[in-house]
Order: sequence, then C-alpha cells, then structure tokens
Amino acid sequence: MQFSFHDSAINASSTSDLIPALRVKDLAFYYGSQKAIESVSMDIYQGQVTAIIGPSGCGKSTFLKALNRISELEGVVRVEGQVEFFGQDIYSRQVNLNRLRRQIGMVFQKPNPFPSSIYDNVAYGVRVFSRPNRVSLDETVESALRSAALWNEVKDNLSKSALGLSGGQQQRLCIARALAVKPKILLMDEPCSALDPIATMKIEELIDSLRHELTIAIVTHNMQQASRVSQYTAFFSTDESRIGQLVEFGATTQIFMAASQSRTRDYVQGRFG
Ligand SMILES: Nc1ncnc2c1ncn2[C@@H]1O[C@H](COP(=O)(O)OP(=O)(O)OP(=O)(O)O)[C@@H](O)[C@H]1O
Repeated sequence: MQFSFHDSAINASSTSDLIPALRVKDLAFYYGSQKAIESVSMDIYQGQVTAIIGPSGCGKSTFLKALNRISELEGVVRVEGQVEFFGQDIYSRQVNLNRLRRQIGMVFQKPNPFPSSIYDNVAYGVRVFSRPNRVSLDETVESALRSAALWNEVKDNLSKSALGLSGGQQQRLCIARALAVKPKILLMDEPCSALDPIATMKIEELIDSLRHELTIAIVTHNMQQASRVSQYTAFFSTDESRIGQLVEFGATTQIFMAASQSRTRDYVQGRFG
C-alpha cells in the first residue's frame, strides 16, 4: 500500500522538542466491571495531529472519550492511571468538568448540529460559558466559522436552520461550534466516516490549518487519512482477552513505513483489520 505524508510529518520535530498537551500514564478504562483498555501510556503533543488507529473494538473511541471525561456520560465507568492536561490531573476531584470539556472539545462521527439556526449552533457554548454582548458574540461566531472554513458558504444564511446544511457542512459547523469556545485540544472521533470524498478532503485541509492553533487527536479507520493528516500515530489492538492496548506509538512516517511491531506493519498494510 502506498501512503502520502504531509511535509510536516516527514519533517516531524523530535519528541524532545515537543510539549505534551496530554500525558497519559498507564491508563485502564472499565465499562462497569468490563475492562476495555489497559496499560496505555503516551503523549499527545501540543500543536501536532495525533492519529489513533486500530481494528474495530480495540478501544480507540474509549481512549479518546477518556481524554475529556465525556465517557462518564455513558454510564458507570471507571479509570485507573492518569491523564495530565498540561501537567494537571484531569481525574482529580477538583476538576470542573464543564471547564475541562470546554478546553478539550470533541467532534463526533456523525455530525450532530442542534435543531436551531447556524448562528445559534456556533454561539451555544459561548452563551453557556459567558455573557457576551451582541457585537463580541457576532465576532466569535464569524471567527469560528472562518476557522472551520464554512463562513463563505453560510454568511448570508446565519439565521437558517443548521439541519438544512449538507453532511459535510454540518460537520464543519460542529467543528465551528467546538472552536467557538476556544479549546486547546480538539478530539475527533472518525469525523469523516459519514462524509463523501470531497467533504472529507475539506475536513482534512481544515485539520491541517487548525494544527497551528490547537492540538488535535483523531480516530480514523482510514489509513490514507491518518498518513495524510497526522504527524504522530498510535496503533491500538486487542489481546486474546479482547482488551484494547497501545501496541505502538511514534512518528507517523515511522509507523507507516518502518513500524517496529509486526502487528502494526500488518495492520497498516491492510493484512488484518
Ligand atoms: N458505552 C459502552 N458500554 C459498554 N461497553 C462499551 C461501551 N462503549 C464501548 N464499549 C466496549 O468497549 C470496547 C472498545 O470499544 P470502542 O468503541 O472504544 O472501540 P473502537 O476501537 O473505537 O471501535 P470501532 O472502531 O468499531 O468504533 C468494545 O468491546 C466495546 O464493546
């Protein structure tokens, strides 16, 4: 299989020059009594795109959702180990969950705009967290829509329903909604899986432009996409007991061209999945 890499991946900085935005230490995650992932230790570097790849059921989404504790909305869950966000333990009792999820935003597989106007979708989080005046809210909405590469397509229709947008536009709207509250990290869980190739290309371009403003972690089943958009890649898989583990983490070029583990090589070459 041939891969194309972004220039920034080929020239990836040495990890010693990078700052971990998130530092994961020996993380295990349980749904009830069922362990879904174990022994995961890795860094997500500031200003870089980290792809999370691996076969179905290996715990990619679980891992991603543990990074801003959104998994806790899914029922009785438990973690062991640590996740540090710029040095702060996100699982400590003092953590304000609303604040944490504002700083570590998330975009899901299926676009999920609210059944309201385009403007109100983007303004939603800003209104929850502050009391902006109209002028500053207008500026924030415009700036988020510009960052999400959607402004030119919607600027004359801001009061129209978000549900009238195409799937790709809805996903960029969800990205704008996440960006409007100025997160430091954006978690993306298969953001293109419901989109056509053109809409996918737009999101990939967007990911690259956003990397300069924030840190991104993206779960994807698409190996070509992982090689195109990321500088670092984490490969997860399951062991015989079906518990997800991190098999290998490294620069994307290394994972795709010279992985040290045979399981990683087989997976990226499409020999299992
Ligand atoms: N809300 C939940 N409650 C109980 N078990 C769950 C829940 N979500 C996921 N799991 C289980 O945790 C394991 C990991 O699932 P997860 O969705 O994280 O894997 P994944 O690698 O993202 O899979 P896929 O690529 O198919 O989306 C699976 O065994 C799954 O059945």
